[in-house]
Amino acid sequence: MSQEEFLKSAQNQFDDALPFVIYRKPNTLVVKGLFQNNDTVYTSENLTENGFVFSPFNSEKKTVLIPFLESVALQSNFIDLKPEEYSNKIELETLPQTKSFHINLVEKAIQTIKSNHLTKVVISREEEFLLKESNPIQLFKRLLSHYKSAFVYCWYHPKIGLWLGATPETLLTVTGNRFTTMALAGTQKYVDNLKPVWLPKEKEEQQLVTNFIVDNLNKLVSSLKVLDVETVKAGKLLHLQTKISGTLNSNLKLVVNALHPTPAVCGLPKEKSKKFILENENYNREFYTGFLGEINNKEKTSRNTNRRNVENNVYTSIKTVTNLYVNLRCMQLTDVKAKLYVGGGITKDSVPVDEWEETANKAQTMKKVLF
Ligand SMILES: C=C(O[C@@H]1C=C(C(=O)O)C=C[C@H]1O)C(=O)O
Repeated sequence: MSQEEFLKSAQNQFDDALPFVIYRKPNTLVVKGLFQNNDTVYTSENLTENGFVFSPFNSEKKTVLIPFLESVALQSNFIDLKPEEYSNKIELETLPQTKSFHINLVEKAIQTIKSNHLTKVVISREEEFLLKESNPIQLFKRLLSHYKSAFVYCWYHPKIGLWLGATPETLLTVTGNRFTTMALAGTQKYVDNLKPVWLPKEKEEQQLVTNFIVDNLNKLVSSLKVLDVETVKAGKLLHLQTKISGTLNSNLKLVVNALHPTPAVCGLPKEKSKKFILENENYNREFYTGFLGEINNKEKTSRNTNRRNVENNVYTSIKTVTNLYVNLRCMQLTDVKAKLYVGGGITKDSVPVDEWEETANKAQTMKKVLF
Protein backbone atom coordinates (compact mmCIF):
# COMPACT_ATOMS: atom_id res chain seq x y z
CA MET A 1 0.00 0.00 0.00
CA SER A 2 1.29 3.53 -0.71
CA GLN A 3 2.35 5.79 2.17
CA GLU A 4 -0.49 8.14 1.24
CA GLU A 5 -3.12 5.39 1.53
CA PHE A 6 -1.54 4.16 4.74
CA LEU A 7 -1.63 7.62 6.36
CA LYS A 8 -5.21 8.08 5.11
CA SER A 9 -6.20 4.88 6.97
CA ALA A 10 -4.60 6.29 10.13
CA GLN A 11 -6.44 9.59 9.64
CA ASN A 12 -9.79 7.75 9.22
CA GLN A 13 -9.14 5.70 12.33
CA PHE A 14 -8.35 8.88 14.29
CA ASP A 15 -11.47 10.65 12.93
CA ASP A 16 -13.55 7.60 13.97
CA ALA A 17 -12.04 7.83 17.50
CA LEU A 18 -10.65 4.28 17.35
CA PRO A 19 -7.30 3.23 18.87
CA PHE A 20 -4.25 2.79 16.67
CA VAL A 21 -0.48 2.91 16.58
CA ILE A 22 1.68 3.72 13.56
CA TYR A 23 5.43 3.28 13.83
CA ARG A 24 8.75 2.78 12.14
CA LYS A 25 11.71 0.95 13.63
CA PRO A 26 15.15 2.65 13.63
CA ASN A 27 16.93 2.73 10.25
CA THR A 28 14.22 0.81 8.41
CA LEU A 29 12.01 1.81 5.49
CA VAL A 30 8.78 0.10 6.49
CA VAL A 31 6.05 2.00 8.32
CA LYS A 32 3.66 -0.29 10.17
CA GLY A 33 0.23 0.27 11.68
CA LEU A 34 -2.16 -1.53 13.97
CA PHE A 35 -5.75 -0.34 13.79
CA GLN A 36 -7.96 -1.65 16.59
CA ASN A 37 -11.53 -2.74 15.71
CA ASN A 38 -13.18 -1.32 18.85
CA ASP A 39 -12.42 1.22 21.58
CA THR A 40 -11.92 -1.20 24.48
CA VAL A 41 -8.91 -0.49 26.72
CA TYR A 42 -7.05 -3.83 26.68
CA THR A 43 -4.22 -4.29 29.16
CA SER A 44 -1.29 -6.64 29.51
CA GLU A 45 -0.54 -8.16 32.90
CA ASN A 46 2.35 -10.49 32.13
CA LEU A 47 3.58 -9.48 28.66
CA THR A 48 2.45 -12.87 27.36
CA GLU A 49 -0.07 -11.49 24.87
CA ASN A 50 0.56 -10.75 21.18
CA GLY A 51 0.27 -7.09 20.32
CA PHE A 52 1.66 -3.60 20.84
CA VAL A 53 2.14 -2.41 24.42
CA PHE A 54 2.24 1.15 25.77
CA SER A 55 3.48 1.13 29.34
CA PRO A 56 3.88 4.04 31.81
CA PHE A 57 6.96 5.09 33.80
CA ASN A 58 5.33 3.92 37.02
CA SER A 59 5.17 0.14 36.67
CA GLU A 60 2.41 -0.04 39.27
CA LYS A 61 0.11 1.48 36.64
CA LYS A 62 -1.50 -0.50 33.80
CA THR A 63 0.24 -1.43 30.54
CA VAL A 64 -2.12 -0.74 27.63
CA LEU A 65 -2.25 -3.28 24.80
CA ILE A 66 -3.42 -3.13 21.20
CA PRO A 67 -3.91 -6.87 20.56
CA PHE A 68 -3.00 -8.20 17.09
CA LEU A 69 -6.18 -10.31 17.21
CA GLU A 70 -8.44 -7.26 17.65
CA SER A 71 -6.70 -5.16 15.00
CA VAL A 72 -6.03 -4.79 11.32
CA ALA A 73 -2.30 -4.64 10.51
CA LEU A 74 -1.21 -2.50 7.55
CA GLN A 75 2.14 -1.35 6.27
CA SER A 76 3.72 0.87 3.62
CA ASN A 77 7.14 1.89 2.42
CA PHE A 78 8.54 5.09 3.89
CA ILE A 79 8.64 8.11 1.55
CA ASP A 80 10.90 11.00 2.61
CA LEU A 81 9.67 14.61 2.71
CA LYS A 82 10.88 16.85 -0.11
CA PRO A 83 13.87 19.02 1.00
CA GLU A 84 11.66 22.16 1.06
CA GLU A 85 9.16 20.41 3.36
CA TYR A 86 11.75 19.89 6.11
CA SER A 87 11.35 22.39 8.94
CA ASN A 88 14.16 24.58 10.13
CA LYS A 89 12.54 26.62 12.80
CA ILE A 90 13.78 29.00 15.48
CA GLU A 91 14.31 28.08 19.09
CA LEU A 92 11.47 29.17 21.35
CA GLU A 93 11.85 30.56 24.83
CA THR A 94 10.49 28.62 27.77
CA LEU A 95 8.63 30.25 30.69
CA PRO A 96 11.09 31.57 33.34
CA GLN A 97 9.26 29.80 36.21
CA THR A 98 9.77 26.45 34.42
CA LYS A 99 13.49 27.16 34.37
CA SER A 100 13.79 28.17 38.02
CA PHE A 101 11.72 25.19 39.22
CA HIS A 102 13.93 22.78 37.25
CA ILE A 103 17.19 24.32 38.47
CA ASN A 104 15.98 24.21 42.09
CA LEU A 105 14.96 20.59 41.78
CA VAL A 106 18.34 19.65 40.25
CA GLU A 107 20.02 21.40 43.22
CA LYS A 108 17.86 19.41 45.64
CA ALA A 109 18.77 16.18 43.78
CA ILE A 110 22.51 17.00 44.02
CA GLN A 111 22.16 17.63 47.79
CA THR A 112 20.32 14.32 48.23
CA ILE A 113 23.08 12.53 46.30
CA LYS A 114 25.82 14.25 48.34
CA SER A 115 24.17 13.16 51.59
CA ASN A 116 24.51 9.56 50.31
CA HIS A 117 20.83 8.84 49.83
CA LEU A 118 21.08 8.32 46.05
CA THR A 119 23.81 7.74 43.46
CA LYS A 120 21.95 9.05 40.42
CA VAL A 121 18.48 10.42 39.68
CA VAL A 122 16.90 11.51 36.38
CA ILE A 123 15.08 14.80 36.78
CA SER A 124 12.57 15.75 34.11
CA ARG A 125 9.98 18.36 33.27
CA GLU A 126 7.13 19.05 30.89
CA GLU A 127 6.74 22.01 28.58
CA GLU A 128 3.44 23.14 27.08
CA PHE A 129 2.77 24.87 23.76
CA LEU A 130 -0.13 26.10 21.74
CA LEU A 131 -0.11 24.34 18.40
CA LYS A 132 0.09 25.66 14.90
CA GLU A 133 0.02 22.22 13.29
CA SER A 134 -2.20 19.92 15.31
CA ASN A 135 -2.79 17.13 12.83
CA PRO A 136 -1.02 14.13 14.41
CA ILE A 137 -0.65 12.28 11.12
CA GLN A 138 1.15 15.24 9.54
CA LEU A 139 3.39 15.53 12.61
CA PHE A 140 4.15 11.80 12.40
CA LYS A 141 5.12 12.21 8.75
CA ARG A 142 7.59 14.95 9.70
CA LEU A 143 9.05 12.88 12.54
CA LEU A 144 9.67 10.00 10.12
CA SER A 145 11.77 12.18 7.86
CA HIS A 146 13.61 14.16 10.53
CA TYR A 147 14.63 11.19 12.69
CA LYS A 148 15.51 8.24 10.50
CA SER A 149 17.61 6.44 13.11
CA ALA A 150 14.96 6.74 15.84
CA PHE A 151 11.94 4.60 16.67
CA VAL A 152 9.19 6.96 15.48
CA TYR A 153 5.58 6.48 16.53
CA CYS A 154 2.12 7.97 16.90
CA TRP A 155 -0.10 6.18 19.42
CA TYR A 156 -3.76 6.95 20.07
CA HIS A 157 -6.51 5.69 22.30
CA PRO A 158 -9.68 7.79 22.62
CA LYS A 159 -9.92 6.94 26.35
CA ILE A 160 -6.25 7.62 27.12
CA GLY A 161 -4.74 10.17 24.77
CA LEU A 162 -2.50 10.86 21.83
CA TRP A 163 1.28 10.53 21.97
CA LEU A 164 4.05 10.99 19.42
CA GLY A 165 7.78 10.46 19.71
CA ALA A 166 11.14 9.74 18.11
CA THR A 167 13.21 7.83 20.64
CA PRO A 168 16.87 6.82 20.37
CA GLU A 169 16.65 4.23 23.17
CA THR A 170 15.90 0.50 22.92
CA LEU A 171 14.69 -1.15 26.11
CA LEU A 172 14.83 -4.71 24.79
CA THR A 173 14.67 -6.63 21.54
CA VAL A 174 14.18 -10.38 21.57
CA THR A 175 14.25 -12.76 18.59
CA GLY A 176 13.64 -16.35 19.61
CA ASN A 177 15.78 -16.56 22.74
CA ARG A 178 18.44 -14.02 21.66
CA PHE A 179 18.16 -10.53 23.14
CA THR A 180 19.85 -7.14 22.84
CA THR A 181 19.54 -4.06 24.99
CA MET A 182 21.53 -0.85 25.48
CA ALA A 183 22.85 1.49 28.14
CA LEU A 184 22.27 5.00 26.78
CA ALA A 185 23.27 8.07 28.78
CA GLY A 186 25.47 11.16 28.66
CA THR A 187 24.44 13.99 26.36
CA GLN A 188 26.14 16.73 24.38
CA LYS A 189 25.22 18.86 21.37
CA TYR A 190 26.30 17.56 17.99
CA VAL A 191 28.67 19.93 16.17
CA ASP A 192 29.44 19.25 12.49
CA ASN A 193 32.89 17.70 11.86
CA LEU A 194 33.94 17.90 15.51
CA LYS A 195 35.09 14.80 17.34
CA PRO A 196 33.22 14.74 20.68
CA VAL A 197 35.11 14.82 23.95
CA TRP A 198 33.34 13.09 26.86
CA LEU A 199 34.04 14.26 30.39
CA PRO A 200 34.53 11.78 33.27
CA LYS A 201 31.14 12.86 34.65
CA GLU A 202 29.30 11.63 31.55
CA LYS A 203 31.38 8.49 31.22
CA GLU A 204 30.70 7.55 34.85
CA GLU A 205 27.01 8.32 34.51
CA GLN A 206 26.75 6.03 31.49
CA GLN A 207 28.85 3.30 33.14
CA LEU A 208 26.37 3.24 36.05
CA VAL A 209 23.63 2.35 33.55
CA THR A 210 25.74 -0.42 31.95
CA ASN A 211 26.59 -1.90 35.36
CA PHE A 212 22.95 -1.83 36.45
CA ILE A 213 21.82 -3.66 33.30
CA VAL A 214 24.57 -6.30 33.54
CA ASP A 215 23.98 -6.90 37.28
CA ASN A 216 20.22 -7.16 36.89
CA LEU A 217 20.28 -9.42 33.84
CA ASN A 218 22.94 -11.78 35.13
CA LYS A 219 20.46 -14.11 36.86
CA LEU A 220 18.08 -14.20 33.91
CA VAL A 221 20.37 -14.66 30.90
CA SER A 222 23.47 -16.50 29.71
CA SER A 223 26.30 -15.76 27.23
CA LEU A 224 26.13 -12.09 28.19
CA LYS A 225 28.17 -9.91 25.83
CA VAL A 226 28.96 -6.25 26.54
CA LEU A 227 30.34 -4.28 23.59
CA ASP A 228 32.62 -1.23 23.78
CA VAL A 229 31.02 2.10 24.53
CA GLU A 230 30.39 4.24 21.41
CA THR A 231 29.04 7.68 20.55
CA VAL A 232 25.65 7.73 18.82
CA LYS A 233 23.74 10.62 17.23
CA ALA A 234 20.08 11.35 18.00
CA GLY A 235 18.81 14.39 16.09
CA LYS A 236 21.16 17.23 17.05
CA LEU A 237 22.44 15.41 20.15
CA LEU A 238 25.11 12.85 20.92
CA HIS A 239 24.91 10.13 23.57
CA LEU A 240 27.16 7.39 24.91
CA GLN A 241 25.87 3.91 24.21
CA THR A 242 26.89 0.37 25.19
CA LYS A 243 25.19 -2.55 23.44
CA ILE A 244 24.51 -5.62 25.56
CA SER A 245 23.33 -8.97 24.19
CA GLY A 246 22.93 -12.62 25.14
CA THR A 247 20.56 -15.55 25.50
CA LEU A 248 17.37 -15.34 27.56
CA ASN A 249 16.70 -18.06 30.10
CA SER A 250 13.64 -16.39 31.52
CA ASN A 251 10.25 -15.00 30.55
CA LEU A 252 9.76 -11.55 29.06
CA LYS A 253 8.00 -10.08 32.10
CA LEU A 254 10.86 -10.91 34.48
CA VAL A 255 13.44 -9.45 32.11
CA VAL A 256 11.46 -6.26 31.55
CA ASN A 257 10.93 -5.91 35.30
CA ALA A 258 14.65 -6.31 35.85
CA LEU A 259 15.37 -3.47 33.42
CA HIS A 260 12.53 -0.96 33.60
CA PRO A 261 13.00 1.76 34.63
CA THR A 262 16.76 1.71 34.06
CA PRO A 263 19.02 4.40 35.60
CA ALA A 264 19.00 6.03 32.13
CA VAL A 265 15.51 7.36 32.97
CA CYS A 266 15.07 6.77 36.72
CA GLY A 267 18.18 6.43 38.89
CA LEU A 268 20.13 4.42 41.43
CA PRO A 269 19.13 2.77 43.65
CA LYS A 270 16.02 2.13 41.57
CA GLU A 271 13.23 2.28 44.17
CA LYS A 272 14.68 5.22 46.11
CA SER A 273 15.22 7.33 42.98
CA LYS A 274 11.74 6.45 41.71
CA LYS A 275 10.32 7.65 45.03
CA PHE A 276 12.32 10.89 44.76
CA ILE A 277 10.94 11.47 41.26
CA LEU A 278 7.31 10.73 42.16
CA GLU A 279 7.52 13.00 45.22
CA ASN A 280 9.45 15.90 43.74
CA GLU A 281 8.70 16.39 40.04
CA ASN A 282 5.74 18.76 39.81
CA TYR A 283 3.88 16.81 37.13
CA ASN A 284 2.93 13.23 36.22
CA ARG A 285 5.27 11.55 33.71
CA GLU A 286 2.48 9.16 32.60
CA PHE A 287 3.94 7.36 29.54
CA TYR A 288 7.13 9.48 29.23
CA THR A 289 10.10 7.21 30.21
CA GLY A 290 7.77 4.22 30.03
CA PHE A 291 8.20 1.75 27.17
CA LEU A 292 6.38 0.77 24.03
CA GLY A 293 6.48 -1.67 21.13
CA GLU A 294 5.50 -5.06 19.74
CA ILE A 295 5.47 -8.08 22.01
CA ASN A 296 5.48 -11.74 20.95
CA ASN A 297 5.06 -11.00 17.27
CA LYS A 298 5.28 -14.17 15.17
CA GLU A 299 7.64 -13.23 12.35
CA LYS A 300 8.34 -15.39 9.36
CA THR A 301 11.98 -15.52 8.38
CA SER A 302 12.99 -17.13 5.12
CA ARG A 303 16.49 -18.19 4.28
CA ASN A 304 17.88 -20.07 1.35
CA THR A 305 19.69 -23.18 2.46
CA ASN A 306 21.48 -23.65 -0.85
CA ARG A 307 23.64 -20.96 -2.41
CA ARG A 308 23.16 -22.35 -5.88
CA ASN A 309 19.55 -21.51 -5.31
CA VAL A 310 16.84 -23.88 -5.88
CA GLU A 311 13.48 -22.26 -5.40
CA ASN A 312 12.04 -25.03 -3.33
CA ASN A 313 15.06 -25.06 -1.11
CA VAL A 314 13.93 -22.08 0.92
CA TYR A 315 13.79 -22.72 4.61
CA THR A 316 11.08 -20.82 6.50
CA SER A 317 10.91 -20.52 10.24
CA ILE A 318 8.63 -18.59 12.53
CA LYS A 319 10.29 -16.70 15.35
CA THR A 320 8.72 -14.86 18.26
CA VAL A 321 9.93 -11.27 18.19
CA THR A 322 9.67 -8.48 20.76
CA ASN A 323 10.86 -4.91 20.13
CA LEU A 324 10.51 -2.51 23.05
CA TYR A 325 11.69 1.12 23.15
CA VAL A 326 11.97 3.64 25.97
CA ASN A 327 9.48 6.48 25.46
CA LEU A 328 11.82 9.51 25.18
CA ARG A 329 11.78 12.66 22.98
CA CYS A 330 8.01 12.45 23.04
CA MET A 331 4.94 14.61 23.43
CA GLN A 332 1.28 14.35 24.25
CA LEU A 333 -1.23 16.21 22.08
CA THR A 334 -4.65 17.57 22.83
CA ASP A 335 -6.79 19.57 20.36
CA VAL A 336 -4.83 22.77 20.75
CA LYS A 337 -1.86 22.00 22.94
CA ALA A 338 1.28 19.93 22.93
CA LYS A 339 3.04 18.85 26.11
CA LEU A 340 6.56 17.68 25.60
CA TYR A 341 8.73 15.86 28.12
CA VAL A 342 12.47 16.05 28.73
CA GLY A 343 14.94 15.08 31.43
CA GLY A 344 18.54 14.31 32.24
CA GLY A 345 20.60 12.27 34.67
CA ILE A 346 21.88 13.99 37.81
CA THR A 347 24.98 12.83 39.66
CA LYS A 348 27.15 14.45 42.36
CA ASP A 349 29.12 16.35 39.68
CA SER A 350 26.11 17.87 37.87
CA VAL A 351 25.91 21.63 37.32
CA PRO A 352 22.25 22.77 37.58
CA VAL A 353 22.31 25.37 34.79
CA ASP A 354 24.00 22.88 32.42
CA GLU A 355 21.32 20.34 33.23
CA TRP A 356 18.71 22.94 32.34
CA GLU A 357 20.46 23.53 28.99
CA GLU A 358 20.50 19.79 28.34
CA THR A 359 16.72 19.57 28.71
CA ALA A 360 16.30 22.66 26.51
CA ASN A 361 18.39 20.94 23.81
CA LYS A 362 16.41 17.73 24.13
CA ALA A 363 13.16 19.69 23.79
CA GLN A 364 14.30 20.82 20.33
CA THR A 365 13.73 17.29 18.98
CA MET A 366 9.96 17.71 19.23
CA LYS A 367 9.82 21.50 18.81
CA LYS A 368 11.44 21.19 15.41
CA VAL A 369 8.40 19.41 13.97
CA LEU A 370 5.82 21.47 15.85
CA PHE A 371 6.56 25.00 14.67
C1 LIG B 1 15.69 11.33 30.05
C2 LIG B 1 16.03 11.54 28.78
O1 LIG B 1 17.12 10.96 28.18
C3 LIG B 1 17.93 10.00 28.85
C4 LIG B 1 18.98 10.66 29.65
C5 LIG B 1 20.21 10.96 29.13
C6 LIG B 1 21.23 11.74 29.94
O2 LIG B 1 20.99 11.95 31.11
O3 LIG B 1 22.25 12.17 29.38
C7 LIG B 1 20.55 10.53 27.82
C8 LIG B 1 19.73 9.72 27.13
C9 LIG B 1 18.54 9.13 27.77
O4 LIG B 1 18.89 7.91 28.37
C10 LIG B 1 15.19 12.38 27.88
O5 LIG B 1 15.51 12.46 26.69
O6 LIG B 1 14.21 12.98 28.34
